[in-house]
Amino acid sequence: MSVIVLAGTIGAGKSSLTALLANHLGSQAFYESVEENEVLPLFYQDPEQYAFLLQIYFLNKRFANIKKAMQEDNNVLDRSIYEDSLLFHLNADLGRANDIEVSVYDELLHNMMEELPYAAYKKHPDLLVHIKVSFATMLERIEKRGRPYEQLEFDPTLYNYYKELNRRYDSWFENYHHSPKIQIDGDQLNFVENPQAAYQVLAMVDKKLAEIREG
Ligand SMILES: Nc1ncnc2c1ncn2[C@@H]1O[C@H](COP(=O)(O)OP(=O)(O)O)[C@@H](O)[C@H]1O
Ligand SMILES: Nc1nc2c(ncn2[C@H]2C[C@H](O)[C@@H](COP(=O)(O)O)O2)c(=O)[nH]1
Repeated sequence: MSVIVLAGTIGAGKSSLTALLANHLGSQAFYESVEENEVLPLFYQDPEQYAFLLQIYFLNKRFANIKKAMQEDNNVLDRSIYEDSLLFHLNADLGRANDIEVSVYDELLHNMMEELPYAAYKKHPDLLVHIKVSFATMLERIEKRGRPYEQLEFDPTLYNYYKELNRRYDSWFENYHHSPKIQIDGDQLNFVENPQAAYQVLAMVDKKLAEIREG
């Protein structure tokens, strides 16, 4: 049973590549809970008040998705559970969660990971595909997608939040060792509008999956 997970900062192209990859592999795509997420707009309005609640919301949804995705081969998950932790710790460092909330979250995450139904032989994805984008591309894509509460006009302090998040992703990816991993250059490869770029990205993933299967 193989599970592939997409990673990358906000607007990197995870949802777009999740769709492309699941279609290519003939498997199911599992998306983040965004449109129906009633906490997300509240978080962007008042991060101090809602950072912890949003984190618990995402943890719950992410865990449910992981359990479903693990039931069939080659399913694709839009963002890893490890990145939620990265996002939460950034928010905590910005004073939006206190030490008790951080330790409750960290322990809950650990306990939930232990309880994954297939945890006896597999606790982690089979492949992590990280889409790396520059800060400029990140801002462009967030604007292009146009979720109102994510726009810099909505809250100019988001500029520094996004900049720091994008910076932290580099060391996060370097230090990620839970599974095999590959990195896609999301600045150069326009896999959304350019079929050749899409073909190139899918070929990279196929090659890595074949290597993993050969052991
Ligand atoms: N490689 C790419 N080249 C050009 N546009 C892209 C690329 N990846 C994503 N986009 C566009 O950027 C926006 C954000 O993409 P999305 O897949 O929603 O990102 P994420 O799920 O990582 O937040 C969308 O408008 C999408 O069409
Ligand atoms: N504070 C947190 N925000 C999170 C987390 N997971 C996702 N998100 C936010 C970031 C975006 O505004 C939105 C969807 O993310 P995309 O990268 O798919 O655009 O949700 C989290 O764990 N904590």
